[in-house]
Amino acid sequence: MTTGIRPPGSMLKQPSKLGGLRPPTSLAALVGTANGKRKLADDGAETYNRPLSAASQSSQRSGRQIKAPVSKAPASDVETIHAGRRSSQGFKVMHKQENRPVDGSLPVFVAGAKVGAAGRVAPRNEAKVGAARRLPASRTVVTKGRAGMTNAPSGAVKGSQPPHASIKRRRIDAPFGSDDGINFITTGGIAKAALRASPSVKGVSTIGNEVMGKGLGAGENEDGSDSDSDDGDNDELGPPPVMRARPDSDIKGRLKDLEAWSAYMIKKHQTTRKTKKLLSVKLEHNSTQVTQLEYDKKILEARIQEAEKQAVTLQESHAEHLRKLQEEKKRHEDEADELRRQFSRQTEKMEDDYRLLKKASRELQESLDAAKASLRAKRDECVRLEGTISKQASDQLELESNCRGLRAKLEHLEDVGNEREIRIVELEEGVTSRDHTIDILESKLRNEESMRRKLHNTIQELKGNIRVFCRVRPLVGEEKAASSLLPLSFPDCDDQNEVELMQSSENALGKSTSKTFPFKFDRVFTPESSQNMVFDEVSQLIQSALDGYPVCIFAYGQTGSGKTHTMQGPDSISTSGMDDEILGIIPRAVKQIYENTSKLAERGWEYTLEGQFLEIYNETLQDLLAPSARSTQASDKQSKLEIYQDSEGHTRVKNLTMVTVDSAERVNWLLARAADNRTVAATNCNERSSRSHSVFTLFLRGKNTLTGESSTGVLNLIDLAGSERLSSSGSSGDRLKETQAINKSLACLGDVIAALAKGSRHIPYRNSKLTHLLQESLGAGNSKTLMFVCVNPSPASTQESLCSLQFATKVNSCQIGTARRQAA
Ligand SMILES: Nc1ncnc2c1ncn2[C@@H]1O[C@H](COP(=O)(O)OP(=O)(O)OP(=O)(O)O)[C@@H](O)[C@H]1O
Repeated sequence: MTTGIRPPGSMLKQPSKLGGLRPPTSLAALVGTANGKRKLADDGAETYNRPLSAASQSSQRSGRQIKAPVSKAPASDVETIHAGRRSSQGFKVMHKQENRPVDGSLPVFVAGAKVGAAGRVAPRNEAKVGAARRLPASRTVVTKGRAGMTNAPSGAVKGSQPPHASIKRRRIDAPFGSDDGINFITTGGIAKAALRASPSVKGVSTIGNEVMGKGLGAGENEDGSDSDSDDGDNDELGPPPVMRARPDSDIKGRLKDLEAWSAYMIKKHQTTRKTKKLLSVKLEHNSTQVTQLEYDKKILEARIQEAEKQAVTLQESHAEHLRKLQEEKKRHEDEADELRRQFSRQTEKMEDDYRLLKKASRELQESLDAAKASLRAKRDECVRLEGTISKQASDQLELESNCRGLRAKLEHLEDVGNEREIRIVELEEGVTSRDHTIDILESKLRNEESMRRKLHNTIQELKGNIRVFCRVRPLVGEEKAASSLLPLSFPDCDDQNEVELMQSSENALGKSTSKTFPFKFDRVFTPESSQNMVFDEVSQLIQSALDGYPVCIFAYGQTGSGKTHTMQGPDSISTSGMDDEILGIIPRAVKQIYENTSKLAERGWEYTLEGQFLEIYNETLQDLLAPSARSTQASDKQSKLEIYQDSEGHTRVKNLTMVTVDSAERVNWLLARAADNRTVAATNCNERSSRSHSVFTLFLRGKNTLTGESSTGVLNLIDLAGSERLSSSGSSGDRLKETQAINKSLACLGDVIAALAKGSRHIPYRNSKLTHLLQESLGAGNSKTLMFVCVNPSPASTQESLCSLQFATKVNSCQIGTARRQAA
């Protein structure tokens, strides 16, 4: 009573007001904070005389002050008391948190407790002193669970234990005069009730709305004033002294009254001063609480912001999920459509299948019927076959005996086979030996090929390096009718190398005389001689060109004597589609060369053929293979054609078109182009072909990959211009000029051959373009030359034929030295 605080017993003055021990059904109910959600407990240990935070809240509303005696609890006194049944099972503390001090100076320990359904006790009691580091160094006892546990003061709450309660109790001095010196701070009206049930407990303070608000007992005013306390004060003050009406004379009595009144007022004044002090403390506490609340507010605002952010994130996530859901929905719809379509397709298919199956079933049934019939037939057949089998069994026995015989034969044959295998091995060895022999023979063949070349060349040399063939063409066209008696005759001899020309003339007396001129050449071809026969004699020279010798074949004779026919073939030089029988020397030579190069390839020879074609007209060179003689460019180029000797001493023509001749067809193309170019020239100059020399040159370069030999042969095939005598031609003007040029070049040819025959030191090659060009082919001892002297058999040409034959005889008398093979 000295503290002015109503003794704990006064809080329990109306226990019936609590309405029994109502168990809280939630943590909020149990905690009883200002907002009804948090349970606050002031450790209150350091300065125990300060008001408890929750109690302050409560008292703020109720205007009631909780006055605790000043006491310091030692730090070591902190302990946990498990409330609950005596079996020590209590209520599980679900959460605890450290809170800011509500009174601004003391840390507050907040403990929570949870229970299940009303009246149901959690299986395990647990209490922890959270944030103990912030607890003051005082002895604090935190109790959880039901009040009236073993540590509670004796007699407390026995028989009326609340299902749960949190109680802090402190060992204090005993200003309250408690039995055990422990002051209990309870949360929740239940504890309060429990304590009320234990009248020996003193110094109880209750915290929480439910207790402090709803659980206020009678005499606790809503404005916080404690009518009980006032009553207690009034009890201490006692009733005001009664001022009795006294007579003025009763001075003593009146003085006594005044003294009593004065004592009463003094006492009241002291009480008022104490009340004022408590209010100051409360004010201080409230300001601290406001700070705490602002702090809480900031935290809450931060949480709200965080929550808003989370809300935004959640909205975005929600939108994303919504979009995905829509996509998923669409996909599912599509899938559903597709499934529907598939279903309908499958349904149709199944219907079709069903129809087919039905049909098949019918067919199967029919087949089954047929099979049954067949089976019956087969059964009959089986019966028949069984008879056959029994017969065949006997046959089998016979066959087996035959088989044994055959086996014996087979064994015999195997023996024969083995012998043959041995023979095969022997034969294979023989083949290997023969392969070896073949290699040797091929080597020999190659050697013999070289030998053949030498021998061939020797034969050609023996035949003469310059030879003359005479070819008399048949009468053609009108000649046949006009001529009855031919001036030419061919003596019957085996060598077929003689021809006689009979020239008839009248003497001065008018008497007809005839003179016969016999001529002998290397070979004479009669009008009946075919192109084949001619080429047979020429082909050996073509082989010499392939063997690497310079060969020159030219046709000499008057115009129309058959030079072109001999060299190329019929009038048209184009040989495409031409009968092979009438082909001349040039296409046949090329063909033979290709055939022989193919054969020689087996012996390691590889050949490259290149050709050129030119004409010499009025001592001017013309390229017959130029792209087109019609073009000005071609003409310009032809004007630059010049004969020169290259570094190896070979005679070449500058700017002359050189064409690779890689097939016989290419030669045909080449001859056709030359004919075309020649025809163009003929439009400008009548009978151009007769008035110019055409020279086809084929270069044959060979290399033997096996022996390393190489060769370079040159084949010149020349169709000379007509050799009419100037006197007989009766030419004048351009024609005279042409004739003079032709005669000059032919005369030069004769001079060269004569000089070669004589063995002159100077050979006049450069006297004409023709001899200059053929220098290599007419070289002393380095060429094989063949001249065809072509003769027109008509009597009108007798004189020209005689001149031609006489010229050819001169050539034939020449003996050019031994030809040398050109080896690269
Ligand atoms: N051996 C032959 N058999 C059949 N006809 C031939 C024979 N030789 C030449 N002729 C024919 O004689 C005619 C003249 O022949 P070719 O044109 O070859 O003479 P040429 O000497 O070349 O004349 P040119 O000097 O004018 O060129 C041609 O119609 C040709 O077909």
